Amino acid sequence: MTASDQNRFQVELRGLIDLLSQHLYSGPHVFVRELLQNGVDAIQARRQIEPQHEGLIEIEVITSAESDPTIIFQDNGVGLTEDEVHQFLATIGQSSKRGEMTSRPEDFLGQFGIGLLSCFTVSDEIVVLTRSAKGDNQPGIEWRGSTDGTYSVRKLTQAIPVGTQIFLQPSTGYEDYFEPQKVLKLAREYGSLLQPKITVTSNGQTDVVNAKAPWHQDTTNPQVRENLLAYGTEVFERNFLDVFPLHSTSGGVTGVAYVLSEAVHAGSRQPHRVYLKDMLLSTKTHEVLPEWAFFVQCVVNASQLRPTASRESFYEDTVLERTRQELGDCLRRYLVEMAQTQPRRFEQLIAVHHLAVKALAVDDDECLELFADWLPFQTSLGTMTLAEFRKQNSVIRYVPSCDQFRQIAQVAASESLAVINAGYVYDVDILTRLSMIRSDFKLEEFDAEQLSDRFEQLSQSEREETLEFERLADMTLQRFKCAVEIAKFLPSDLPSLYVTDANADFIRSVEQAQDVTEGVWNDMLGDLTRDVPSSYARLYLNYSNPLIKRICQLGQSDGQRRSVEMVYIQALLLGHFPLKKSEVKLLNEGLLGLLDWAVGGQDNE
Ligand SMILES: Nc1ncnc2c1ncn2[C@@H]1O[C@H](COP(=O)(O)OP(=O)(O)OP(=O)(O)O)[C@@H](O)[C@H]1O
Repeated sequence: MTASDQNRFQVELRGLIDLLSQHLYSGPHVFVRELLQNGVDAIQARRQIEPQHEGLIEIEVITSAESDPTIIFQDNGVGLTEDEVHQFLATIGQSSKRGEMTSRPEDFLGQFGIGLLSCFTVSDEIVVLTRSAKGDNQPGIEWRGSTDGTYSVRKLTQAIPVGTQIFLQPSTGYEDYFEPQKVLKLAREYGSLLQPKITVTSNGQTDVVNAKAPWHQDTTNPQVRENLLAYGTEVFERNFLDVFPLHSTSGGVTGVAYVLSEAVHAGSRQPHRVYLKDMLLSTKTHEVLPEWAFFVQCVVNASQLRPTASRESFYEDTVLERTRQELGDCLRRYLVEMAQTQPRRFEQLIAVHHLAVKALAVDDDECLELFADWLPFQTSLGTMTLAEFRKQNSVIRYVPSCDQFRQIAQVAASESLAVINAGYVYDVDILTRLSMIRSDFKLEEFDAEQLSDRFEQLSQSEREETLEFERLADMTLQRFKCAVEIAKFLPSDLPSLYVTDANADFIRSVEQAQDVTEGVWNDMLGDLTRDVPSSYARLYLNYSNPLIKRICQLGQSDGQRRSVEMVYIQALLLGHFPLKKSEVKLLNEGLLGLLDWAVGGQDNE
């Protein structure tokens, strides 16, 4: 390749600005953040030369009826020499804050060398007046950059203070961003925790932007706690149960976590308010806490995490991963300490956030040991904690799905049999893990068939009365692979109990899928069940139920057969079993038959 083959890339500035404003940044308002950040970095750079230097950022909004408003961002930072103006302001992607330019890049917020371009999202021209603090008698320099991709530089004849002033006027349609109140609001949003003094002046009024970070205080002090809770309500617009401090060495994070006052879905992720080196990074970050921490929202400041180029979230690296773990440990310590020292409070917290506590305990044996007795479970005898359940039962019986629980709950309750519904998220895992780590924890999956052992036997005469009916019912449901048995059980208002096992269940769901597939797919589904042992579900008809008794007394008839079919369909519906095509047909016929019977079986015409 010859030297003449080498060409320089050209940058189409307009396209780049569109890319930044529409795809990288969340909106044009971020120009305030980028200018604040440049001011803070410039002050930081000057303090490297003059450690005692007192930083100041002054934002002025000049409005008048005759002309466009102007924003002036002025800092007393390090400023720029003429060479630096060419090098850093006029070269996209060039930054004085990266490793090759400074020995302490970690001192600065910026790093990518694109932030200033965000001003072009609200303004067609950026005017910079700057004077460097490096060396005596540096002249003032003016730099004018335009969205058409051109810029000019000139030496100023008049004296200006050391530091930088940036002048912006709105491009058409962006006048809103130059309203004094809006500028003040944005400056407060992004910059209230920054160290240098920041003021916003307009129409003769000057407001100070800075505020004290609320978490650098003792959260055990009741008044501080009250103030912190009020701060949480203000920034997140919701109430909280509690607040506690967060800290992590990796990432250099400090802050506070707020415990939500209402339960949320497992796996939902709360938006957190996150600052990076005291500058607001995002109000919607999810990634700083572990997944199981969905019961808290936090406000934190990080000093050593890396921002993404949009400066609106953190770069996913090992430091962030360790930070997440450490902050998770803080949450964990908070829960453990409360469980050990304030059991009443912990009980109240668990009442709302048992799902989150289960999510933590499921992968953490120590927490599981400690929290297990407090954890609530739905059981056939009502919701109770594991401790209550164990007090009354030496064996922990459970069913692994809500559907199974729905089938057996009523009958089990009538028999005073306690069975846990472990169909909710984490429950099976928690119970199984407990049975592994606690030798006195006897866990048993409850088989609905066991209920039949508790049914009252029919008397000899009842046996005789029901024999024919049982045979007919059994034959009627044979085509649905369901055997029928007549028994007496409680509650008596329950006509039937449908019991199935894993094999029967599997065959049933395959047959249901076959209903909606054809040809080769249908055959493939059929193959799935080839090696599964054929298994029958069982429908127990309750002879203590008046309706079943009356059906039995109908004597062998079409009505009796239809009734059995309808009782079967009702049992499936109650158990939330999706109906197969043939069962839907049965349901339709049954309903139509019922209507026909209701209107007297006559033709209306
Ligand atoms: N107020 C200022 N005072 C002194 N130098 C400045 C000022 N604003 C910008 N600069 C110079 O211009 C360079 C480019 O600024 P720009 O905001 O585009 O990127 P950055 O701050 O370096 O990085 P980032 O894109 O991450 O914000 C800076 O690195 C700095 O050298």
